[in-house]
Amino acid sequence: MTHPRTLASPPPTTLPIHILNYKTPHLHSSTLSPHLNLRPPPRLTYAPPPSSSAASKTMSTEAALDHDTLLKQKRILRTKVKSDLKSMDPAQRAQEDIAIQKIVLEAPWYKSCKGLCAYISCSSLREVDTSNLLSDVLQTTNQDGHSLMGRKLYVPRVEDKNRHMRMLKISSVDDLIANSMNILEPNPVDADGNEREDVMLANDPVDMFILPGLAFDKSGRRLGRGGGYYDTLLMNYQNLAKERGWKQPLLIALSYSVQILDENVIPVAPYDIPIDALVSPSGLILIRQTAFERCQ
Ligand SMILES: Nc1nc2c(c(=O)[nH]1)N(C=O)[C@@H](CNc1ccc(C(=O)N[C@@H](CCC(=O)O)C(=O)O)cc1)CN2
Ligand SMILES: Nc1ncnc2c1ncn2[C@@H]1O[C@H](COP(=O)(O)OP(=O)(O)OP(=O)(O)O)[C@@H](O)[C@H]1O
Repeated sequence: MTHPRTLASPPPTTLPIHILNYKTPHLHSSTLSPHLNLRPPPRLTYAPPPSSSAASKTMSTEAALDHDTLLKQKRILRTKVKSDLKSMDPAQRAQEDIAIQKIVLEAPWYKSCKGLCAYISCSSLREVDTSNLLSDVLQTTNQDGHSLMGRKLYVPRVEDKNRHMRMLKISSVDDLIANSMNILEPNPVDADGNEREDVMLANDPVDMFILPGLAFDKSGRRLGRGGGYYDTLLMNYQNLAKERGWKQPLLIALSYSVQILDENVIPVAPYDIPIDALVSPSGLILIRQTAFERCQ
């Protein structure tokens, strides 16, 4: 079911929800995209490496070559999507930023959420803007001046280049400072010298992750920026939730229209964590069962 509408029109108040059949992501892509000058990736047969640096030492030569091929395919696709994002009309981008955030802000699954992890968008990376969402989560009083129950917000902090990222709790955008990549991040300690809460050490679960990415498809595939930070953190958080008997967090990505690619174009490895739903300027796209159950 699709609900086409022009981007010039304001986002609808009744949000369109695209219902799709969830398909288990495959380990390889076998179709040629008409849009991309990419060769179909070969069948990949490797197991996930225990760590990227250890990959070539622990995998067979054939598996290591397959893994290298997959990483190369991802790099080619990233270059293509970055170029498409660069060519995007700024007015269109601004409109899509507003539409995407409005969809989230008005959604019951967002309004009822008590804790979430979200990215701090970086305009030079041409990521979907999250500033309105962050202001909303961090606001402590409503329009009538009544105090609101604080929702816990955790944001990323890269700890090292070995896929180690933490999600730390912030209570204000003033808690953020630009890192070497020019992305705003929290310091590990707050202004009072107290350690910020790490989502992995919190007593309560988060309801959702709002995810960035370079490209997505409607079967749940997500192409990140190549650091392996999110796949690693999501895997660890999913394991933690399982151990504690918590509901798994909803994994929701935000995407400009040009970032949604045909199915099977995005190469995926066994360690790539699929998303549950996708918010594009034209609506919420439900992908996995958990999103059908919690977002309708
Ligand atoms: N806003 C935001 N914060 C985030 C992420 C993200 O994707 N977006 N991350 C998600 O992991 C982590 C940081 N990872 C990053 C990985 C690469 C680049 C980056 O600037 N990449 C350049 C290419 C650099 C190169 O090829 O040498 C680029 O994408 O153009 C930035 C952040 C944590 N914080
Ligand atoms: N769970 C994991 N276990 C082992 N290695 C991993 C894992 N996740 C990612 N990696 C490694 O991290 C590197 C980057 O992976 P990849 O290109 O898939 O990142 P990405 O999905 O774009 O990044 P992100 O997860 O931050 O969005 C690769 O060398 C990959 O093998």
